[in-house]
Amino acid sequence: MLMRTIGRFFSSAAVYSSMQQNLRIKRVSIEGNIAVGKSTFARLLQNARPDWEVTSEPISKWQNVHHMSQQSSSNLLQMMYQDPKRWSYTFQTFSCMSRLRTHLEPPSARLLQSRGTPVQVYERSVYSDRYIFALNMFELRCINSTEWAVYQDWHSFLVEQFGHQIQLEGIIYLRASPQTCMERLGRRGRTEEQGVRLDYLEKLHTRHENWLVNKSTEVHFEHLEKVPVLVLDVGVEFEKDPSVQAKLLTEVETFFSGL
Ligand SMILES: Nc1ncnc2c1ncn2[C@@H]1O[C@H](COP(=O)(O)OP(=O)(O)OP(=O)(O)O)[C@@H](O)[C@H]1O
Ligand SMILES: Nc1nc(=O)c2ncn([C@H]3C[C@H](O)[C@@H](CO)O3)c2[nH]1
Repeated sequence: MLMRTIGRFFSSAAVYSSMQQNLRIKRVSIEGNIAVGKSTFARLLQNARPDWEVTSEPISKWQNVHHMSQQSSSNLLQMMYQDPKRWSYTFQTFSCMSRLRTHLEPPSARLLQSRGTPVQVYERSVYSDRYIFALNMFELRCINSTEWAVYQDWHSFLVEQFGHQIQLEGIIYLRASPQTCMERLGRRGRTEEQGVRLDYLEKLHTRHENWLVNKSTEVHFEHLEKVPVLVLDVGVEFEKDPSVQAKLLTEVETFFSGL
């Protein structure tokens, strides 16, 4: 009896302490246009702060959707680019679910032992899934009104159900001109993106500006309206320039310390 009571106390103390740690964690997403340099910046951040947890966008899952009970898979990213009217809704359900899974993963032990405030960084979020990509596909008529209503219904439900577990404390918006993104996209040469045109990147750029800078995009979650946004100009080359890297990292550290 005594052992059971002690056991119960310790297990609830462990849960409590883990909850406390979770409450201390700052969750931040890196947002920005296609090929602006999010992964590159995320790597830079992870190298500078190995104690933080930086999670990449789950693109390989989208390129390899496993068919249950068959030894095959589909490249949904390619299907979406090749036939957006047919596949955009399917793509957005899958991308959003995979982002949700990423946001819900428990923090690693390394993160919980972080010096200072533990920071969890995600490349994009369930919010850009909706307010950048899905909305854009709806406006391009690649998602129809019924699909859009269905997407918004389950998206709002999930965000409300998971509450603080998927709330962000900050957003880092990497900004460069659509022309710069187009050049970087071309240089990277990802097969699926070969048909991406400048006007698509221009539309996505405007969506980012409206959501994160002008605040003219209607969002449906109170916490999201108040999230602080750090805008970083990454039009400059930073991959091989340590002084630009140091300046960007200082801006990020200052931003995080104020969250
Ligand atoms: N500041 C920079 N200056 C010059 N080239 C850059 C810069 N940042 C990234 N690049 C290059 O641009 C290309 C795209 O970068 P990256 O893959 O990091 O973009 P991304 O934003 O993560 O793309 P996606 O939207 O597809 O996830 C890469 O070839 C990378 O080496
Ligand atoms: N339609 C659509 N919806 C999304 O939520 C989304 N997220 C990312 N992408 C595309 C951009 C890059 O090509 C590639 C990697 O970022 O995947 C998306 N495309």
